[in-house]
Amino acid sequence: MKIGVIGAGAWGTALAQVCAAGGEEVLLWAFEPEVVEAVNAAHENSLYLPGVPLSAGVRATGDMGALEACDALLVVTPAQHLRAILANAPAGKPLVLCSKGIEAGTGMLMSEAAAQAQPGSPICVLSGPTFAHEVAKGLPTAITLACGDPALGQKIAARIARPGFRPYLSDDVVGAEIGGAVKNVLAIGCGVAEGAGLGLNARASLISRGFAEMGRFGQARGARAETLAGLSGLGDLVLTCSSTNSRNFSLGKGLGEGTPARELLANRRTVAEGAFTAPVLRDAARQAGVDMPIVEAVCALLEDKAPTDRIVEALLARPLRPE
Ligand SMILES: NC(=O)c1ccc[n+]([C@@H]2O[C@H](COP(=O)([O-])OP(=O)(O)OC[C@H]3O[C@@H](n4cnc5c(N)ncnc54)[C@H](O)[C@@H]3O)[C@@H](O)[C@H]2O)c1
Ligand SMILES: O=P(O)(O)OC[C@H](O)CO
Repeated sequence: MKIGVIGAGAWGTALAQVCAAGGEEVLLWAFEPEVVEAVNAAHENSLYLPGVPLSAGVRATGDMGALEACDALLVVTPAQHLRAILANAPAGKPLVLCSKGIEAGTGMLMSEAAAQAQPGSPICVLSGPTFAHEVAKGLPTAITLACGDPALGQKIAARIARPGFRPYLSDDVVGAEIGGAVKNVLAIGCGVAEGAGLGLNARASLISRGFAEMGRFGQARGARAETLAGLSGLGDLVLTCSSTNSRNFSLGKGLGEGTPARELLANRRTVAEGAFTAPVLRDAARQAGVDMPIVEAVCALLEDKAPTDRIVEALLARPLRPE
């Protein structure tokens, strides 16, 4: 199975490296011509994954038509660009969606946006606790591969599995997507707690009460509870909420230290998906009648509605309730 990867940020490049680890050829489509040039000339993506020598089998292209030669496509664009980029991809190929987010304007999950952009393509979702740099170095990683078609899921799992990269199969596509999208917003909240010096008790409370919010939203959208408790939900939530290696956590830390969101988000090259997903998630939750107070608080911080201490006070002053 020849793999193509659409999107040559840190994660797309790391996944291309995984898929080429056995000496196979992998075609990596990049948005920026300088990334195509760097990968092909120097075997390094110096813009998005510097310091990682890439296998000779990873070849970059800026030509979507070249992906026609691939049997399956990993889609690793920023979530808000997925629909537009996929619309230009070759039709009918199995798509493995690796982006984490909810689409602004439609409130759609990536699988729903992809199904509209490429109506004839079978869809899987690959999501879990996976910092790109660690995966690219071959450090042990487990991940959820969700697919409605078990035979296709098994074929793709067999193709991408490595000794240090272990996919677990699921048929809950929606559940795998919701975990990855919601955890980014909650990670911003945990970063705020870090930046504002609120302590580790606060972080643990945000993780577990945030997980309850993820569960309520997931239930409203048809996700299974055990998927949310797995790698793509709780696993990724714990990872992203614990380290400044996370772009979302780091963004929150900056907010907690008092830097306005517009300053933190201006001119950044890498993507902190939670900043885009937060308002879409809040609106979708309100519409579905799902209570998500931590997500609401993160939105208020991103929108600079009030200083951090006032937002934290309001979160803590909510009526007492059963767990
Ligand atoms: N980095 C990780 O560790 C990691 C792990 C798992 C999932 N993800 C997810 O993968 C997706 C891609 O993240 P990443 O970390 O690879 O990206 P990145 O932050 O490393 O790079 C930014 C990406 O955005 C692209 N881009 C910039 N402007 C664009 C435009 N106008 N149109 C289209 N593309 C544009 C760039 O080409 C590049 O691919 C995100 O949804 C992210 O949540 C990332
Ligand atoms: O750096 P972040 O916050 O986008 O997190 C990267 C991955 O999603 C972790 O699984």
